[in-house]
Amino acid sequence: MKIAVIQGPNLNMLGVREQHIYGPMTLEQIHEQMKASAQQNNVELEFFQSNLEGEIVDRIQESLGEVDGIIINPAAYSHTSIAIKDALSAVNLPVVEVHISNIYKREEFRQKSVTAGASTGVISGFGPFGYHLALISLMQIISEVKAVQEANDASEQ
Ligand SMILES: COc1ccc(C[C@@H]2C(=O)[C@@H](O)[C@H](O)C[C@]2(O)C(=O)O)cc1
Repeated sequence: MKIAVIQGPNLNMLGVREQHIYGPMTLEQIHEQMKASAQQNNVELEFFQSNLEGEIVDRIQESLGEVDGIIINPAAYSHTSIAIKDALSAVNLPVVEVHISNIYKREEFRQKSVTAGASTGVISGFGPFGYHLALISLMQIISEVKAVQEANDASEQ
């Protein structure tokens, strides 16, 4: 099983800026924790972070046929990017959207995620642990998808 982990703008500043809101963990530390969990479950992770909307769209498109699912924190683009939403819909993969903060407790402009409409599920407000929750939930979803595909293949033989 292979999962793409896609991180949006400013997440490269985690643990450096606004620690009072998002905590002291850096993105690299979060990814290291995810790697350890993934390794225990024979899952391969591919990490990507960009501050540019088009690069995120490109990475999502490249995921087609390359990974089994996507964990994405579109960051500020969650609230604005039809392009990222459309790219997620186009690849039609299992997607878990993560937000470190609880976007529903924050400013009104953060309480609507347009990209959530193309995601299987959303995890918000659990801090960096949300990425662990995303990993275990996406592993489960992908396993279920594969089981259905195998059953369908068997019934067609
Ligand atoms: C260190 O800079 C930041 C800035 C914002 C966040 C939070 C994420 C965003 O980029 C926000 O625009 C969005 O509203 C919430 C966010 O996606 C999150 O809670 O993970 C994380 C690290």
